[in-house]
Amino acid sequence: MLKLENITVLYDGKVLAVDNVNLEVKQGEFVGIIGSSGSGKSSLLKTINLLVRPYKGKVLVDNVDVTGLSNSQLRSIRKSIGFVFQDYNLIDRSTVIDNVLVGRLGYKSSFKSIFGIFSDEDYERASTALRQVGLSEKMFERADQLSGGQKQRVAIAKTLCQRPKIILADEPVSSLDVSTSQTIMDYFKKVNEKKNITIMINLHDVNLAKKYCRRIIGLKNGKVVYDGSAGDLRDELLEAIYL
Ligand SMILES: Nc1ncnc2c1ncn2[C@@H]1O[C@H](COP(=O)(O)OP(=O)(O)OP(=O)(O)O)[C@@H](O)[C@H]1O
Repeated sequence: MLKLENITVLYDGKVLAVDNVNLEVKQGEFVGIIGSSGSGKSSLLKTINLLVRPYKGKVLVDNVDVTGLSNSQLRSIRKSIGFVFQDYNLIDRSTVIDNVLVGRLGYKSSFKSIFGIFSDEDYERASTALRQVGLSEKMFERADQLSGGQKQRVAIAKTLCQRPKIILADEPVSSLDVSTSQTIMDYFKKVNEKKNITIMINLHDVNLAKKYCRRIIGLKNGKVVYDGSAGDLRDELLEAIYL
């Protein structure tokens, strides 16, 4: 469902963040991306939905090269790709339900999205998504009144509302304590297993990656230096990624 061909990311014409990466990810995979700070994890993830444009290479989503699409065509592809950020990316002063409804905007005409006009079906989907992350009772609270873990669950609900085929998550637990991180990872696991949504997740914490991700990709200086199962990731291979 997802193929990266020779992806290279170059910032300001000189910083080589991703160096000729080739990857294939099948529907329903749970992939963890690990590597030292600056190894290119974030840049790689962001090229998949073109938050960062690759300098070279192709991103194929269901065999369509998204790098060649116009903005309106891209809008339709982006509906199928959810993105979860480290800092939650919520509208603090809005309610939880209004934040989750943002996930429906990709399905609205520009007129309806500007005026925030949502149908009963949109509200139904938003409340279902909140139920899936165990936050129904917080629906009408303001987002800035939630804990970090709850905010990240709202962000996941927002993404689920989009009905994505794939969720990309960029360090989604690095601001959270150990037990809240596990809760969030459990939600990603549930979404992956119950809905067959592909998950690609950048993680600082190798132990979390090994516990949750069936496949691990190790990046070093923008190159893939490991691509295999969590079980095969022995200490000497980890050293090669991090040292
Ligand atoms: N917008 C940018 N402009 C210029 N250089 C950038 C930009 N974003 C990232 N870089 C550089 O690209 C390289 C890869 O950064 P990236 O953020 O992708 O790595 P990372 O593995 O996600 O790091 P971290 O774990 O610290 O978030 C680094 O050298 C970084 O300084």
